[in-house]
Amino acid sequence: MTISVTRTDVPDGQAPDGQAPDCERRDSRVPDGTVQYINIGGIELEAGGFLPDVTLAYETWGTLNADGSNAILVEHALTGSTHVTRGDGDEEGWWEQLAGPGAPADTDRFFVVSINILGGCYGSTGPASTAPDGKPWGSRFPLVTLRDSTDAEARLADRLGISSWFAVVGGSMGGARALEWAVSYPDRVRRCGVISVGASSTAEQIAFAQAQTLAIRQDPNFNGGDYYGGPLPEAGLALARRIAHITYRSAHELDFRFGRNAQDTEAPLQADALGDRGRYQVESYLDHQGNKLVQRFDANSYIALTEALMSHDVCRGRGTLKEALARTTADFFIAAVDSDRLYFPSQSRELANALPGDVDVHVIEAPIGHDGFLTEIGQLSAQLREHLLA
Ligand SMILES: CC(=O)SCCNC(=O)CCNC(=O)[C@H](O)C(C)(C)COP(=O)(O)OP(=O)(O)OC[C@H]1O[C@@H](n2cnc3c(N)ncnc32)[C@H](O)[C@@H]1OP(=O)(O)O
Ligand SMILES: N[C@@H](CCO)C(=O)O
Repeated sequence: MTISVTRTDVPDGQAPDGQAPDCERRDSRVPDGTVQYINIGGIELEAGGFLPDVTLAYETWGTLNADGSNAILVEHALTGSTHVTRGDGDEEGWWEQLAGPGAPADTDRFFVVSINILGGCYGSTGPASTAPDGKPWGSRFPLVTLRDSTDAEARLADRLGISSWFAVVGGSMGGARALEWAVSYPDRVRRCGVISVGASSTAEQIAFAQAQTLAIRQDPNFNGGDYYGGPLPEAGLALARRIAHITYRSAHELDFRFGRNAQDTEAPLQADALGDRGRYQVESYLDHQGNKLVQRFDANSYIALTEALMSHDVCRGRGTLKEALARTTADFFIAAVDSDRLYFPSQSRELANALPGDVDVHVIEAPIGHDGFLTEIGQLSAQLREHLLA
């Protein structure tokens, strides 16, 4: 799926394809896995400022029951979209085996919802969206925190008729959003799945994130964030993705997969007359990852969401971790990838230990690192089926 960076240019409160944006309940005629849009009004932001006429994009699968009690919210990670799984015959989603008939999030039983995060570029209001003056928000897009996102999502839930989620679940930034939901809205989350993320972003996670945002900001095409209609800061975004992707994979995997091998016939140790040299395989791999993201993601959104993730701290304004988590009433499922070097399993254990009750950390065994929460979906599905969605 290729996403244009101008895709979020949704006229305020209107769906780009003419669908009614403010339906009160899911229209049963809308096929599963179709992007829908809802205008939730303006939002006062945690860090100050006001975002008017916010649109949230979402997809649903299954049917909401009469009392609205069978809904599961699946929260996507940093560059994810609403497309968790395929709908009626369309393309694969990013957690394909998680939801569907007979899947852990069984759509014969549950109503599954996925919402594009505030600030994103998969249909929700973000930096590429049109501001009230008719121009893209660009550099004027305010800092949105994960709490702002969950507040916005709570309004969407109201509009869909969901007063309390059967479960909220996500990995990485999706897990941070799920946790924030359980802490901000304890009476609206009955079960909570927090995968591959801790209770707050650590100094190291913030440091990796800063390097990524600076890579974009220092691209000559960035223009302070007002690049729409001109050349895009693709080199900066691709560099940001390279930095991020290294943190998403383990040293062991990179070494095992690529070693010191040359890419195809390219010879890294030989320069030609122009001084160019060939690439190591791992360089080519990172070039590919960077260039691929550029085809589907907006650089300003990347900064907005990275900074939202930097803001992740369930303790902010709520005392100690134990005090903050004492507000929750949900049953928790916590999981971590054993080889994750970005969100260490120890951070998941710290979270589990601070939660009320006796909470285990489920281990996802994967040699590749953080991205294991996306690639080891079979393993994760079995754990979710048994421990969160039974
Ligand atoms: C389209 C959407 O809607 S995306 C939105 C939802 N997506 C998400 O939420 C998650 C984003 N996705 C990801 O982070 C990743 O795709 C993951 C983690 C799921 C992929 O993990 P893996 O399956 O392990 O893929 P891996 O890291 O091995 O990358 C494979 C790619 O590298 C390429 N590659 C491998 N070796 C090399 C090399 N030496 N040189 C160049 N490219 C290489 C492969 O050809 C493949 O390319 P493709 O993805 O274009 O087919
Ligand atoms: N690779 C994933 C994981 C980030 O945590 C993404 O791009 O969203």
